[in-house]
Amino acid sequence: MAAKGRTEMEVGGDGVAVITICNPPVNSLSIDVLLSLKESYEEALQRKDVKAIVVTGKGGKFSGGFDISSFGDLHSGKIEQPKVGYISIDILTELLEEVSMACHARISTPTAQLGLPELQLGIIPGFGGTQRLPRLVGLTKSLEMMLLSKPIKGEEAHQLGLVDSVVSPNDLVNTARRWALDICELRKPWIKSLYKTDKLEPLGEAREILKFARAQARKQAANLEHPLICIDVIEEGIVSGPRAGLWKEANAFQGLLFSDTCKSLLHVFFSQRATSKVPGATDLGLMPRKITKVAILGGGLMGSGIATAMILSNYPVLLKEVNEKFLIAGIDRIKANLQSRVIKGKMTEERYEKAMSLLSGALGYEKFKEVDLVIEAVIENVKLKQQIFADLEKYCPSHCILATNTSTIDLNLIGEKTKSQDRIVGAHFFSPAHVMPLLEIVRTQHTSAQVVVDLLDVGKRIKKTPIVVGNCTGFAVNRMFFPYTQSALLFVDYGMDVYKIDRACTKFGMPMGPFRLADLVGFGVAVATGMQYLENFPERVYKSMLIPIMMEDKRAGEASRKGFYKYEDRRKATPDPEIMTYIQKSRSMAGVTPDAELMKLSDKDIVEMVFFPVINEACRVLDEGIAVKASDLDIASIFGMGFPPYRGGVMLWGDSIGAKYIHGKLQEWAKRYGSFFEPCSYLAERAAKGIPLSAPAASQVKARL
Ligand SMILES: C[C@@H](O)CC(=O)SCCNC(=O)CCNC(=O)[C@H](O)C(C)(C)COP(=O)(O)OP(=O)(O)OC[C@H]1O[C@@H](n2cnc3c(N)ncnc32)[C@H](O)[C@@H]1OP(=O)(O)O
Repeated sequence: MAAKGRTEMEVGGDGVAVITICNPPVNSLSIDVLLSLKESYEEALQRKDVKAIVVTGKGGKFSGGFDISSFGDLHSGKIEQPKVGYISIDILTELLEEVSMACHARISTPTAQLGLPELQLGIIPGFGGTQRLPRLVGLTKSLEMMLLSKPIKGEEAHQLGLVDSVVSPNDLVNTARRWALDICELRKPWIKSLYKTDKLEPLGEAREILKFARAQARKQAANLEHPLICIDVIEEGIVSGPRAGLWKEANAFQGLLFSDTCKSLLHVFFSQRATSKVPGATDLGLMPRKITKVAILGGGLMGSGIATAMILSNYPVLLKEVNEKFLIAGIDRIKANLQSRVIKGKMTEERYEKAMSLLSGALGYEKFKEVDLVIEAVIENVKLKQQIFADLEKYCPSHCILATNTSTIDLNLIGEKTKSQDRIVGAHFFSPAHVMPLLEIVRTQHTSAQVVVDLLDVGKRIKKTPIVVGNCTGFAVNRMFFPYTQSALLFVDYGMDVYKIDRACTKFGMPMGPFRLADLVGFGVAVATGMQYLENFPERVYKSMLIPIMMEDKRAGEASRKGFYKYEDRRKATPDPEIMTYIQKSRSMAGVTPDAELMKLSDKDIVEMVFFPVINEACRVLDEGIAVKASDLDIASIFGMGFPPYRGGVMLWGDSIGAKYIHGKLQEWAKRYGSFFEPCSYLAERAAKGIPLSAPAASQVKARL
C-alpha cells in the first residue's frame, strides 16, 4: 500500500507557517494531501503565533496537480467521488484560496515548469484554474496554455504576472516567507487572483478571442469536446463572474472525468511511462552505462535525423560516410534540421552553434575506438550491413553497443559475420528521426539486458518514447500497420473509392488515410516492404497490382508529383480522376468484380475494415512475444502511426469494441474476400472466452525478448 501523501507544517520565529506538500514523486494532490492541507491550514489559521502562510513542495517540485493515479479508482467506483465543488470551492477557494494560483503571491525558480495540462488528459483545469489563469496572464495566453497543455518556465511566468518573483532554489522559501510577511504587514498588496480584472480584455474583445479559440479548437481536434467545454467555462466566468465560472468548471470537470476520452488519455499517459518497464531487462537491477560518444553511420535522411536528435541532447556525434561528398551532404542535412528550429524560434543561434560543435565527421574507422554507441543507418542492403558490423566489431571498443536503424532486415542476419550478438540491437527511429517521438528498441534472443537498459536510457535522454520489441519482419509498428494499406488496396479492387477510404480514416482521427500515406512514403518503399511481408507472411498478404501498375507509369507517390493524388502546388494532395484507369486494370488483373455491398458501407464500416486487420496483426505480435504488453502497442500505434490518442491506442480501442465483434467481422470478411482477414488464434481465444485483448497472454510472460 503506497504511503499516504500528506503535508507537513513548520512555524518559524517570523510567524510564517510553511506548509510542505509531501507526496513523491511529483507531490500530486491526492485526496489525502488535500485533506491534510486543509487541516494544516485550519490549524495555522487558529494559531496565535502565525501571521502568514507559505505553501511549498518537497524535493524541488511544487506539485504535479491532482493525483491522476486515483482517477482509475474513481472511474471504477473503488473510491467515492467528492461532491461537486467540494475540493475546488469548499477547500481551495473558501478556505485555502487554492494552492498556488489562488494564493496571494507566487514565487518561482527561473526554470520551474508551470502549466495547466489537464486537457492532455481529456479533462479541464479544475481547482479554479479556468478562472484564475486568465485573470493572472490574460485571456489569450491562458487559452494557449490550457488548450495546448503548454507549460511555461518561471522566467516567462514572471514576465506574464503568473508569478510575482523568480529566485534561486536556495532562496525560494525564505523569499516566500518575507513576501508573505510583507503582504500581512501591508507592505505588499493582498490580491485574490479570482477577482483580478486588470488582465482581462474588455467583454467584446474577450468574446472575439473566445470565438477564434473555438474555431481553432474545432479545426485542430474536430472529434474532441473538452477543449470547447473549457472555453465555455472560461467564458462563463468572464460574462457572469468568477464564482459562476467556478461552479460551471466544477460541474464540467465532473462530467469529463468519466468520459471515454479521459479514460483513453489517462491510459496513454501511464502507458507511455510504462514502456520503459521491461521484464527480463529493467527488473534485474542493472544501471545504464554512461554513453559519452556516439557514431552514426550514414548521413542520409535517417542518419542525419538520428545525428540531429543526438546532438540536440548534447551527445557528441561522429558521422561517418563513405566519401567527402556524402559526408558534406550529411552534415548539411543536420545543419538544415537545426536551422529549421532556429527559424521557428525553437532554438537560439548560440544553441545552434553549440549543437554543431558536437558534430564531427569521419571517412574511416580510426576514431571509432572512442565511441560507446554506434547506430548504423545505411541503405537496406544485407551484405553491406553485414560487412559494416564485422568492421565495427574490429574497430570499436568491446563494450560499444552496435545498433542498426534497419526497418526490414533480420538483426540476426546483420550480425551474422560477428561474434558480438550480445551487443547487437535495433534502434529503429521513425522519419524524421529528430521529430518523431517513437523509438523501437529491437532485441534479438542474444541481445544482453544491459544493452537494452543502456538504450532505454539513451532513448529517454533524447526525449523519445522507447518501446522494446522482438526481432521479426516489421518489428511492431510496421508489422501491425502493414494490413492498414493492404486492406484498403483489397477493398479498392472490390470496388471501393480510394478517397472515400482516406476520408473515413482521417475523420476517425488518423493524420492521413492509407493512400495519402502511401504517397508520402513513396511507392518504392511500399513495394519493397510488400516483398518482405510476402516472403514472411504469404498467407496474409493481399497481392494488389495497383501500385506496381501505377509505378510503371512513373507514378511513385508525392515525390513524383503523382500517386493516388496529384501534387500541383507543393504538398497539397488533390484527388486525381486519372487513377481510375489503373484501378480498372488492377481489378481485371485481380479477377474480381466490384461488390455492390461495399458501395453502401458507412465510414464506421470502412474504419472497421481497415483497422480490424491491424488489430488482428497486433494480436499476433503479442502472441509471439514480440511486444511485452498490449499497452506498448497502444503507444506504438499512437507515436509511430498517429493513431488518435483520445481513442487510447489500437488495443484499447479494440477492447472498447470487443474481441467477439472483431472476430466475427474478420471471419465474415475472410469468407468473402480471402485468408487475409483470417482471425488469429489469440483473437479467437479472447473472443470465445470474452476476455480483453489486453489481458496478458501466456506467451507474453515468457516473451521472446
Ligand atoms: C481539477 C484538476 O485541475 C486536477 C488536476 O490537477 S488533473 C492533473 C493535472 N496534472 C497533470 O496533468 C500533470 C501530469 N504530469 C505531468 O505532466 C508530468 O508528470 C510532470 C510535468 C508533473 C512531471 O514530469 P516528469 O518530471 O517528466 O515526470 P514523469 O512525467 O515521468 O512523472 C514521474 C512519475 O510521476 C507520476 N505522475 C506524474 N504526474 C502525476 C499526477 N498528477 N498524479 C499522479 N502521478 C503523477 C508519473 O506517472 C510517473 O510515475 P512513474 O511510476 O515514475 O512512471
